[in-house]
Amino acid sequence: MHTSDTVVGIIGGSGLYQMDAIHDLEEIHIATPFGEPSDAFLRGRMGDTTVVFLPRHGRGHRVSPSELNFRANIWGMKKLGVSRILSVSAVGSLKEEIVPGDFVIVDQFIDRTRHRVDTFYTGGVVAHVMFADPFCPNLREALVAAAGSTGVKVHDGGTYVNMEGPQFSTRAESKLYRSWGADVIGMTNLQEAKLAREAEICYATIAMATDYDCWHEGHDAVTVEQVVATMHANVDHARDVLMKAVPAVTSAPTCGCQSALAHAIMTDPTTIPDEARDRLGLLIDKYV
Ligand SMILES: CSC[C@H]1O[C@H](OP(=O)(O)O)[C@H](O)[C@@H]1O
Ligand SMILES: Nc1ncnc2[nH]cnc12
Repeated sequence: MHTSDTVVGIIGGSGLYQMDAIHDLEEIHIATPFGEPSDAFLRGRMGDTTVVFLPRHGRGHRVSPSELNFRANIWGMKKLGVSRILSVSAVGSLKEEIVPGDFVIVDQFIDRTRHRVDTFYTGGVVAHVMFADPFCPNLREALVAAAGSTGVKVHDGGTYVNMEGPQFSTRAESKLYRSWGADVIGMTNLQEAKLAREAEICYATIAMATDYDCWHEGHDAVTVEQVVATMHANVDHARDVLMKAVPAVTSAPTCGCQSALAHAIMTDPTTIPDEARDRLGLLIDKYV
């Protein structure tokens, strides 16, 4: 049996804390230079592909969006050899035609966060990666195809507003985001995507619409109860999409995500402090 060298990471969001389709599981605790990840990483096999699963908020949903240690989560994935990450997230819909239960394979972001650390490159190393297209085109294509074959309504592209939270939006904010043309709203994906790009890991998301946020006059304002109920009703579809997408993302990448740092580091290598080399070596050693 052919075994792929590509290790695929899966980050599960609200309602997706485990995946029974992953076999031969081992639980791996990783200490990172950036502190504690959300939980132990679960490494196993899906068919002939090695996958590493991490529940974004930890098992038991213990870590709030603003408290997520995105750097530790992405660094841990890199340490385990992950080169492509598929993420699953619950989102509110900002458009009539994105009905709760639909999947959106988002392709853009608007940043409305205020309390987040979103770069690895501080303390003596400066890097500016490209982020005009924040999601990996190869992974997006695989997710659109996989989602299409499950019978769920899938929207190819959409702008994800990343709000701070943990409170949901006010009606005025929700209407403002609609006037900007945004499609969905959530609290977690932007920093993950930025850090994955900085770590040269491909990243894409299955955003599952769970509610109409609070702008829709015909629907009650979003509640956790509503998000959880829609997620539970649809989480098996998300698992199906992942099972179909994982083998499809093991071929050689044609995107530029895995060389994103090649021309991004501004710092003269001779000035990089030893401490920064130790902290960032996993990410920058091949360039400096
Ligand atoms: C439970 S509603 C709000 C919560 O759900 C989303 O989480 P995730 O992206 O991890 O699925 C949203 O971003 C909030 O964190
Ligand atoms: N309406 C909403 N706002 C922010 N995050 C969400 N996650 C699911 N629904 C959401």
